[in-house]
Amino acid sequence: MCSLEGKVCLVTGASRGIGRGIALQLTTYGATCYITGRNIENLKLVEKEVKTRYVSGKCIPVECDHSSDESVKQLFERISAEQNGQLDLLVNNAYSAVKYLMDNHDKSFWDQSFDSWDTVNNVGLRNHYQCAVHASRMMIKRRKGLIVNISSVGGKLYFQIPPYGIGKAAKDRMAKDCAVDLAKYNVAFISLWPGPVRTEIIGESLDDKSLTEDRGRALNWLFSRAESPEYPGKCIAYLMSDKDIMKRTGQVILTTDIGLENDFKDVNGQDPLNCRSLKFMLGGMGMYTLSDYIPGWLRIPKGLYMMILSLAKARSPLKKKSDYA
Ligand SMILES: NC(=O)c1ccc[n+]([C@@H]2O[C@H](COP(=O)([O-])OP(=O)(O)OC[C@H]3O[C@@H](n4cnc5c(N)ncnc54)[C@H](O)[C@@H]3O)[C@@H](O)[C@H]2O)c1
Repeated sequence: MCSLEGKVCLVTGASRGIGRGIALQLTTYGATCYITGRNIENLKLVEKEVKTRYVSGKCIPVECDHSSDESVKQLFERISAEQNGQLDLLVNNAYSAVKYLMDNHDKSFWDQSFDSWDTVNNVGLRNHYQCAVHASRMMIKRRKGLIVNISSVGGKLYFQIPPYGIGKAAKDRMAKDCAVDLAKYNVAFISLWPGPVRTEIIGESLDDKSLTEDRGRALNWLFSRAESPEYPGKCIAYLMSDKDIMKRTGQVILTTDIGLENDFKDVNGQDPLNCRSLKFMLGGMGMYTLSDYIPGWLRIPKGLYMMILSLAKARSPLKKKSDYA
């Protein structure tokens, strides 16, 4: 069991989804957690939820639009002033494109507005770099800290639309390269890949009656053994408590691998399906029946998994075969 008592954390984009789940877990482990979003009322609901759980940590809601450089600068100035320069964890999570991706997944990139790049990668990538710069300036002074980018398998594999994968690959590479500069200051930078996570928006999409049969089946399969939004938060709490975290800096880490290493379950008592499992990979390729017969514990070693992803043909589990040449 880890404890985050006395730790100061910042989770961006925490009014719903994975960011909210991470904040709920970090405070459960005792952290003081700054949470951001554009709507202070929604953030206050998260703060209220934390209070009703009677945990030792607390949330501090801060209205911040992560597409505004000035708003982001003020956020870090406030944390620095209130916490005497202490920031132990930054989670780069704010993301403004989930709905856009759901609505435009079936269009080729040239048929979408050029703005799609900014919709996906302004808050979802540029802002991550900007927050990393601000956080690093605080962390290197104290010679400790952890920065986590919330990324996904989309960093290696075609998923949704090209700007999505480009953004995720860049977030993975950001962790790898920034980790080099940060290493001598004992500050770690990691790219975390949750598996499918059943957030509020995903829940609504699964209920969408206009989904084609193929896409509905693919989505329902993907999210049938999904993580809860709090599971990535548990993983980050364990990463924070890892005394050897600098050995992992710069790496891509799968949430379910941290669960396996530390032998913990999701908040609903279940084990989410590991993306390295044969079961997951077959299902992801649309081989649902075969996947049903394979036990979930049969997993491919991580190195081989990454190699397979790099070599895999550009096929998204959410697109139809006829979408390709
Ligand atoms: N949901 C999944 O299955 C899944 C799986 C793997 C990785 N991810 C990644 O996790 C991250 C979060 O995804 P999610 O599913 O929780 O998304 P979400 O849309 O549910 O939540 C995104 C959060 O960012 C906030 N936000 C958006 N624009 C903002 C802005 N301009 N300023 C401040 N806050 C802003 C939203 O208010 C919300 O709190 C994304 O990078 C996503 O790709 C998601």
